[in-house]
Amino acid sequence: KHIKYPNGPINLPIIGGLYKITPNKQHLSLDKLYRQYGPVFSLRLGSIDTVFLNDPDVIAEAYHINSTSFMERMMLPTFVIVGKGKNIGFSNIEYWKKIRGILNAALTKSKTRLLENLFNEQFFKFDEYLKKQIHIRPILKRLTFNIIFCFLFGESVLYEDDKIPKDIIDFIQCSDDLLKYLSSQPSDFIKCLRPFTSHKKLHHLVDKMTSFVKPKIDEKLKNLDEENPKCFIEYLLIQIKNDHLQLVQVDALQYICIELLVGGIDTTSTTLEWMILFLSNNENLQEKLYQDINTQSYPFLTEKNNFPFFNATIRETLRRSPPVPLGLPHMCSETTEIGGYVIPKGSLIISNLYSANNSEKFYSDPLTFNPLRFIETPANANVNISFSIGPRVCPGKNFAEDSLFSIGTKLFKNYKFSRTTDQEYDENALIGVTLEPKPFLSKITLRN
Ligand code: HEM
Repeated sequence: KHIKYPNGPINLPIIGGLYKITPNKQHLSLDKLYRQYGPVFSLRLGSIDTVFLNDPDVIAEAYHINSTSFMERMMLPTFVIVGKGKNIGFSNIEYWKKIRGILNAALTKSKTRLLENLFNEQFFKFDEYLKKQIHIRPILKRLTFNIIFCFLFGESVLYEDDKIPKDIIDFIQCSDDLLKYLSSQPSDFIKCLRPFTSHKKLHHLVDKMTSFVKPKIDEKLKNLDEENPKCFIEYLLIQIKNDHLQLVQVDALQYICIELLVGGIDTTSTTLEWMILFLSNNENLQEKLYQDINTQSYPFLTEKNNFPFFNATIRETLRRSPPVPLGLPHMCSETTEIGGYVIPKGSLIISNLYSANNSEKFYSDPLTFNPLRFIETPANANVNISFSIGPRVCPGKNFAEDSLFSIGTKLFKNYKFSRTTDQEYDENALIGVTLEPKPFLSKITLRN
């Protein structure tokens, strides 16, 4: 059988096909190429042969059915600086399997009841402060920072500008800067630039962030009571210490803490921000949502399945604006056939989650925000690609979904969000830290 390498635009010397990709709108440039070249196309990013997977079924064929050939992370130079090969997102093979297993075991041991208390406690602190806001982005970031910080270390910080410690403000800023830095490094792809790129700023950011988390981990280690762990870091420390292979060392925890914070803050806060934007543009849907969740008490996590419209609204928000629109880069470790094309060993693989979620092939009228699609056509409910799929699926998926449910139900039960102008808010996204909306002001009215 004759199978061929995927088609794609012409590659130029040195930059390859990078000229086809507009900064801040990478997802739209790639969506255009998807429409031109189909679900599997190729483009050389600088010097690296890259294959883009754009439909949910080809992503599933690679990441799920052929997962052994596609589960490795492409280790770009900046990834090595951030993770030192010791964290989860930027490590491979045996080490990755072990640390991912340790993370999953520790996550399974964190009880839903305790998580619910954590989400509630954080929501009510945030709630006090929200009433005074019209710029919601910074406060949503503080909320999602606090949720993950409290989950990791069992402590949280205050919301008010004059009370929040400077090192926390700095950390949240470093987290933004780090993600922006990682998404804009030509030398990751154009190999001849590498000798001239020291990544001084990135080293500085990583040093600053580790010097924030390391003393906290050391303190947990010093006072560790193995019979009675009180926070996630203590669970992780116990798992690491009791692992007889000793593949993972305690010093890896500082890099893992950073990735859990960085990976969790903006993804979750932009999802809430998008939800506010879409529901401000669609007040009738916001009213329907309110009717769905306006029960006597706040909905509990164990009752999640009783709120189909709310769940559909979260799914639709993540579909329309997946926070990580191009996933994280994988590497093909064994030449494999996907979607009728041959993908050679060593290729960089990008899953274009944005196009997979916004294609007419899979969703009717895909650019319209319509949660009802997941209720009216249940077949759609099976394709949730925003957290990726296969062995590298986001390990924070359940945590993120639970926190979005717990926070979102309270937020929309207590408040009505309206536009401050007659004009609809712009639903087109930019790639900033994540796939984020252009900043907007929100009118927040207390419901009862
Ligand atoms: C709405 C929220 C979130 C979305 C949409 C999201 C999405 C993603 C995506 C698309 C990936 C790439 C998977 C791949 O390589 O194929 C990923 C990886 C990852 N995410 Fe999330 N994420 C979210 C929240 C979180 C949270 C809350 C945490 C941690 C507390 C987290 C931690 C991670 C980590 C550690 C990885 C790397 C996994 C690995 O390489 O094995 N994420 N996420």
